[in-house]
Parts: sequence; structure tokens; C-alpha cells
Amino acid sequence: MNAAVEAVPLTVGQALRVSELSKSFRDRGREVLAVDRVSFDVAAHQVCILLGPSGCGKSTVLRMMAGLERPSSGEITLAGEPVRGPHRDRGMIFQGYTSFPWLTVRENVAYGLKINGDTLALREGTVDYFIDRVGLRRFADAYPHELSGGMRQRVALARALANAPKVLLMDEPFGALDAETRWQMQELLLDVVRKERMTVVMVTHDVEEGLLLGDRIVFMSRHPGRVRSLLQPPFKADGSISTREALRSHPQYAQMEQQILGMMRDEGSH
Ligand SMILES: Nc1ncnc2c1ncn2[C@@H]1O[C@H](COP(=O)(O)OP(=O)(O)OP(=O)(O)O)[C@@H](O)[C@H]1O
Repeated sequence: MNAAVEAVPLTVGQALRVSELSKSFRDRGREVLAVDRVSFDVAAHQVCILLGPSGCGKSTVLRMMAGLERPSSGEITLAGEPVRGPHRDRGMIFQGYTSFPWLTVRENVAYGLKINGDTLALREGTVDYFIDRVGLRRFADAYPHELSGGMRQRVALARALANAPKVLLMDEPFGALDAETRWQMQELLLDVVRKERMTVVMVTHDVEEGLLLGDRIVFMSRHPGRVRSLLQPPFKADGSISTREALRSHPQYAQMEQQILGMMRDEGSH
């Protein structure tokens, strides 16, 4: 059996559990089943990638995890508690830039802490720590319109991290960036999740991004959206991979990329 497609039981603490999750939408009077009995676990301190062709339901699953969309059936639990709506224990980062334009970088990063009255974190310098962490120290007093797209996504990352979420939910966070900025952001995220021991669920349709960042990949097929395959890429666990060059020269990279591209191709053909 190919080790890459074997479903590996989780041994680390579970952060999130998605059980028999389904979602249908009403579209022009018709009921459309977008997500069909999807189940998977996300281990604590790991990055889980939702990968698959356009329309397979990745964003819908993530939005249900965020509590922005209610499941038609099935359940999501976070640390054993059912998810019933949005909560600061789940930080969300989207593709579009979501900073407040009238606030500086520092004020944007501090926003959630202020709203939640988290004076301890504000006093302890959490805001400056995460601004530093994403490499924006020199821009702490700048406004979003003075920043590039990559820098604005750094602000979004710092703001989400400052709220100390149990899990970070990211929907194509680097999809709007040029290739070079995208690689820089992927490498930054890899470093941050390792050192801050974050639990992340990230939607992407970029295979290389999934392989660089993922401890686990949930590959979804479409119409209706189902889990087609659970993969466990070895690259991140290896610990020596922190750049895309290192990823691409890993002996198992080409084989695993081809396997996933093959699944993408099949999905596109029906
Ligand atoms: N609010 C909605 N109303 C009706 N149909 C919807 C709604 N949201 C999603 N869908 C449908 O559900 C299916 C899954 O959509 P979803 O956006 O989750 O897929 P995706 O895998 O994230 O796609 P992409 O990679 O293109 O963003 C699609 O067929 C989509 O048209």
C-alpha cells in the first residue's frame, strides 16, 4: 500500500474533530449537496490542509469550522466542545485583506485584545511581540494603505495570533499574492506554526503549498464534496525543510506531488 494515502490514526492530542459533516444549499429552488458526510481529525499543534479542485466544498467546511455557516447535519468539536458559532478561540484569515484601514498596524493587531478587554496581554507586550514576529517592527505605526499585499497579510497573521486562538483557520490566505511574496509568507507561516506550536486548518488548491505546510492533507473530491484521501506528507515532520528549495529537492517530493496532481486531474475530468 502506498504510505502516502494511508489514513494514519492520530496519536497527538486532538484539537478539532469533524464528524459526518454535511451541508446543502438551496440554489434556484433546488437543494444542492455541497459537503457530504465529511469526517477528519486535526491534531493539536499540527497543520491540516484542505486541498481539492474548485467547488469541492473546502471553504464551506472551513466556514462551518469558523461557525459562520451551520452544518445541515454532523458535528464539529473543538477540544471536545461543539462549535456553535464564531468565537475568538478560532482565528480566521481570508484571502482578502481584512485590516481596518483607519487603524495603524499596531492598533489593528491590538483590536481584538481591546474588544475582549484583555488588558493583561496588552500590558505584557503581546502586540509588539507578534508585530516583531511577522517582521513588521518598522511599520508598526503605518496604515494599511502604506503597506504591500504581503505586509497586510502579515498584519492579519499577527492580529489573529495575538488573540491566542486555539486554532487558526485560513482560507487561501496567500492566494492574492505574487509568487515571490507567497513563498516568503509560506516560509514565515511555517516558522511561526513550528515555534508558536499553532494548530492550523488551511484551505488551498496549491499542491506545493499544501506539501510545504501540511502535517496532514485532507483531499476532497467534488459533487458532492467528500473526503477522497487522507495524506500524511513527511516533509514538515522531517524538521529540516523550511524553504521551498529544500522541499523540492526532498527525494519523496516529486512522487507525492504527482500523486496529488493525478487526483486533481481525475477530479477535473468528471
Ligand atoms: N451560499 C451558497 N449558496 C449556494 N451554493 C453554495 C453556497 N456556498 C457554496 N455553494 C456551493 O457549494 C459548493 C462548494 O463550494 P465551496 O466554495 O465550499 O468550494 P471550494 O472547494 O472552496 O471552491 P474554490 O476552491 O473554488 O473556492 C459549490 O458548488 C458552491 O457553488
